[in-house]
Amino acid sequence: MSEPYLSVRDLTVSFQTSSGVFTAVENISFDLEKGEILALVGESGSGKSMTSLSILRLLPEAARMTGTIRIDGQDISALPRRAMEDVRGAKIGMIFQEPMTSLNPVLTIARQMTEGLLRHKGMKRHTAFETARTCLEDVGISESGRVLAQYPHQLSGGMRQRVMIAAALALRPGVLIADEPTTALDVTVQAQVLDLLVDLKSRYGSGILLITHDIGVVAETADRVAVMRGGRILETGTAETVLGSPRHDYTKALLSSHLTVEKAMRERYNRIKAIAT
Ligand SMILES: Nc1ncnc2c1ncn2[C@@H]1O[C@H](COP(=O)(O)OP(=O)(O)OP(=O)(O)O)[C@@H](O)[C@H]1O
Repeated sequence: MSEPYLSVRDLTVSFQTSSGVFTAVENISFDLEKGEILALVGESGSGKSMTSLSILRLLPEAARMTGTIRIDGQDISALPRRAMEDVRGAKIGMIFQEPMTSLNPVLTIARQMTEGLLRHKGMKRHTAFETARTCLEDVGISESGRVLAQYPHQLSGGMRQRVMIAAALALRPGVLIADEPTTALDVTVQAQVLDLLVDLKSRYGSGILLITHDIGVVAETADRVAVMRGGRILETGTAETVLGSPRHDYTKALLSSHLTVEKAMRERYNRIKAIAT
């Protein structure tokens, strides 16, 4: 059997604090295949972001990481900084809660979207520009020409989020890490962005690691779920199994605190059924 696109084995992240060693992530393992959404769900402080930062090799200086992370057959756990810069962007894309943290305020959208294409894909400027335009259209931005000429602050929050997704996907990464991608958006835009992620997963074939505290978001999007608490993975399985018959009390509590999960699941399976028939 071929190896999964992303494989995380025995990942542990710890910090030396004044009161001793604090373990933020404890011995977790999971796989992500291309074309699937794996949701890491858990409350604040459960270790979700430290897990994604480990995969990106962007942990804070003070953190100590052990374990193995393999992407596309390559062990990246100890890659030198320069080599890792090539893996980031080309093989792992990332989108964050607040697009302004990853969009450069003084560059036009065209400049920031073409930069990665010029650097990682070796495209000519004109081809990179046309690719950026197509990607913007793929994320539902019809006035791509106008948006390419604009600066991030000239766009609405929802538009910025779409631009960030387009910029990440333009490089066709095997894995897209989406850390609370919709938390800062209002409910309507949130639903649109989630639908977009599900659609893009199929169209671009990237695997998506979705980091969220919101079990409703999981129900809307995930193929598989890993529930995190206190740095550990409590349970993992298909979305249907984990959300439909949770084994752990903590998962049950997460579910019961979210009244719309059942509705979201129902709507989602109705949509899948509608597509299948
Ligand atoms: N530099 C640091 N030094 C010590 N502890 C840290 C440091 N950075 C993070 N932590 C701790 O690591 C733990 C896991 O944090 P992490 O950000 O991964 O949680 P999270 O599940 O992503 O939560 P949130 O949704 O709030 O971001 C937390 O208890 C946090 O306080």
